[in-house]
Amino acid sequence: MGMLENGVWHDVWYDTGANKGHFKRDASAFRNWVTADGAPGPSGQGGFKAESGRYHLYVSLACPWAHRTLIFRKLKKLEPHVTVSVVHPLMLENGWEFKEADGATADPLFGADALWQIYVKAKPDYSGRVTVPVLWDKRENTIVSNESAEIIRMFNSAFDELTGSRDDYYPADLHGEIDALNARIYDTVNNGVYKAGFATTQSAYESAISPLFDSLDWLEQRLTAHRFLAGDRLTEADWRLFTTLVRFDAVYVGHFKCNIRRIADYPNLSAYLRDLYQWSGVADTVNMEHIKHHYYRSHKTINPSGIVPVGPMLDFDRPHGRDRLHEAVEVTRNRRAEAIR
Ligand SMILES: N[C@@H](CCC(=O)N[C@@H](CS)C(=O)NCC(=O)O)C(=O)O
Repeated sequence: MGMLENGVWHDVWYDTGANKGHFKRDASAFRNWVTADGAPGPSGQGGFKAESGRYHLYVSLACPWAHRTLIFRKLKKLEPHVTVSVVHPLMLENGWEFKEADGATADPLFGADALWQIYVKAKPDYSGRVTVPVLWDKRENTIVSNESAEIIRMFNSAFDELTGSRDDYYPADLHGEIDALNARIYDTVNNGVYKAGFATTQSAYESAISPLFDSLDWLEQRLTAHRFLAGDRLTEADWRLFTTLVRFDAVYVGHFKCNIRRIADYPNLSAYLRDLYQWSGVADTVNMEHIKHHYYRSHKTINPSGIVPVGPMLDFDRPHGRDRLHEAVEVTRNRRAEAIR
């Protein structure tokens, strides 16, 4: 693991010493938007029009942030339009690397050995972390965005004319609710597991654990009456939570010490996780080998032996029974309608 300083790669771990043992995630640097007509998006420069074959996505199958973008590429029928390559699951002294081994791919665009070389192509004097996902523009030879939250928003709508997919995971009438869900879930769950796992003092670790489990308890409650987080519609907020939940029992419980409860101990959350996992096409985006090998073998400060645990035995294909909540909503609606008549 390392970072670039003025375009030069250095092998350094996170500097938690500067923050009393707390892990602080840096803001992503490339913040342009692909839009339907190439007009500028909410940040960055314009000129990135949605076109078939123009964009390339660099992902790790281990990474929960990159995983979001793969799910949206699948759900929004973007596979024929946006090409993808997969970095090797081990992230060691050269950071993310390209290798035709263990289910990873070579870099099809430049034959690069490591992802930092792609960052330097976009910005020769780049300083900062070299993260996945990266959305690359093959025409302008630059990085459009390395912020997963924004890449999924682009995928949600910018290419709709090309793909014909009108499924909307960020519908206008739910913006407020989705934004509020995302804010809490990002801070305490998606990033919360990292704050716990990368903490280097007891107090920094403990200060991440309580908000994380408070949020999981709150989510468990919320999923009693509704199939999805924002009610009976599946939204972006669900997919953002999913990529953390699917890694939780296999990695975050042990490796990141998030072990007060497992997702398996929450009846609603675990059934909800299976519901999302079984959603058409989604299981294809989940690679447990890459997930487990990446975390347990890349973070030598946390797991020096690099031994990958054999368990837990997970079965995300078991029936989830969550569709009955839809039926329950329908019954209530019909009853109300009858009462009014
Ligand atoms: N805010 C970014 C975070 C991406 C991120 O941190 N990715 C991790 C992998 S899970 C990474 O590439 N880390 C490398 C590093 O920090 O050096 C996003 O959501 O796109």
